[in-house]
Amino acid sequence: MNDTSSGKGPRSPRGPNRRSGPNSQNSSGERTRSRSGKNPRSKPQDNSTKRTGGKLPQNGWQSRRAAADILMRIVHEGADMDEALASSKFFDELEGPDRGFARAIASAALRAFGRIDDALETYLDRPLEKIDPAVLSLLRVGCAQLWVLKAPSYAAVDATVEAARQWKPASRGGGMVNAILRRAGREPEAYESLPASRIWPDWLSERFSSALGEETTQNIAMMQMLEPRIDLTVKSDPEAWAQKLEGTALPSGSVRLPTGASLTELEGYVEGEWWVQDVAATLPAQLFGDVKGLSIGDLCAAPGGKTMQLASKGAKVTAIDLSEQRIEKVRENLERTGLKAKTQVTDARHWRPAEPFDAVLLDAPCSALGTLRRHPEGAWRRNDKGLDRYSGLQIKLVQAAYDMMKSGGTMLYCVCTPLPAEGIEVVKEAVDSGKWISKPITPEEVPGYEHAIDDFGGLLSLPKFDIENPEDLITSDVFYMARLEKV
Ligand SMILES: C[S@@+](CC[C@H](N)C(=O)[O-])C[C@H]1O[C@@H](n2cnc3c(N)ncnc32)[C@H](O)[C@@H]1O
Repeated sequence: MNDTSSGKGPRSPRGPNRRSGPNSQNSSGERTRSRSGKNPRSKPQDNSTKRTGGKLPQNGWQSRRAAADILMRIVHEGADMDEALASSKFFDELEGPDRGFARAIASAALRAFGRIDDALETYLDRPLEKIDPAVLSLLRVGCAQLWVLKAPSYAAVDATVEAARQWKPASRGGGMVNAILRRAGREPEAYESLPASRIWPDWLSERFSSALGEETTQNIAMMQMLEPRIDLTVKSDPEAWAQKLEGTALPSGSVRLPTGASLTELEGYVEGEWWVQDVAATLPAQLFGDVKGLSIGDLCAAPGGKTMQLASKGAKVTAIDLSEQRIEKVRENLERTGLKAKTQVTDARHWRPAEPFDAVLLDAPCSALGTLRRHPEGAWRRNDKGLDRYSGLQIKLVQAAYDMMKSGGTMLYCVCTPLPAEGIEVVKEAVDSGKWISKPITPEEVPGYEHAIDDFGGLLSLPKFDIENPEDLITSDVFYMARLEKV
């Protein structure tokens, strides 16, 4: 479940929620972090160039203005992406690929937000908050094109400068946008020399690195900067569907779509032959093995991706969720796909089935830090303390799962966050209680994620970054999962 506990969008540049920061001073007046030169923690180049380089549409200034407007609504007005898209008249005026392009630019700017701002500051003689919001927004979308999407400099700069000239609130800043973006194109080191983790507020990168180590932190940040792909789970025959939809069949059976696909127009949507589900999110249900005829409680089920996976493999699923509104989504999804499952709106901590389940899938509510690449503004809306409230709830839900199932039954525990406090530590506590034993995940069960299995037999779905061809990376949301057996 997404946590957006602390309110509005990424603060405008130097808000209190931002960095303690690169440019801030400690009590003795020293800079707390150096911004110049190569940072020893920085990873080698990320591979975003290879994903999008040279393939961006050569659209005009209108899509840049729309991207800046969308970004401004998110950053300065606290809108989320959907609200910003719906309220931007400049976005509304765009058609076809221009709409996708404007959205992609705004999204890239948000995915690398803190790192772009830190690099931008090195070009400026005043703090970012002293710049007009519309001008600043254009600078951010200009830099996102150059540095994140690796757009050719001539296209990105000219069209963004033109957007400044055409957009009244930014028109006085045209000269500045021109000068800064030309410099950004010439001197990308200002961005590239910063560690990938500067995309986040300081407290968050510190939280990641103290829990996961520096290398894993940088890897997660690098993955956030890549444009998330759309994966489908198909009822059957992924190879055939990959061919039909001109996508790629991933080793674990998902179909990865080419970017820009319009989902509802694709073959098989109306017939309910597939649903959208990130590849990592498909692994927990697969780890039950053969589920035909088993009764399975899906404890935090909405919108129902895992329910549908289990139902399509012949399990008798009860989909349980606290939220009536969200369980309605499960029903809609079941209806479209023609799959069957019982639905139950209730608090899984207290509800118990009439007959114990053979197995339980617990996709517990969590800090959702593993899906930030899809909602990058969330990093700037959370706070450090807000993250600590989940493990207590997760432990209670594990206890509830125990009470709902037969001895010898399997529970799959998963969360979409890499934080050990919500993952492996919850699972270790369950095993230490003597009520569960671990059933380690084996490499054969998780093609593409063999490297991601930990010593305890759980799995953290991070890609392997040190492979020779980064195009082979299976990027995905970051899920932790473990399999336990009720004693
Ligand atoms: C991460 S989402 C689940 C995603 C889902 N399993 C899927 O694959 O589509 C977490 C869900 O947990 C539900 N939830 C939170 N607390 C709950 C509780 N105490 N009992 C039941 N559901 C709960 C939320 O309403 C939310 O829909």
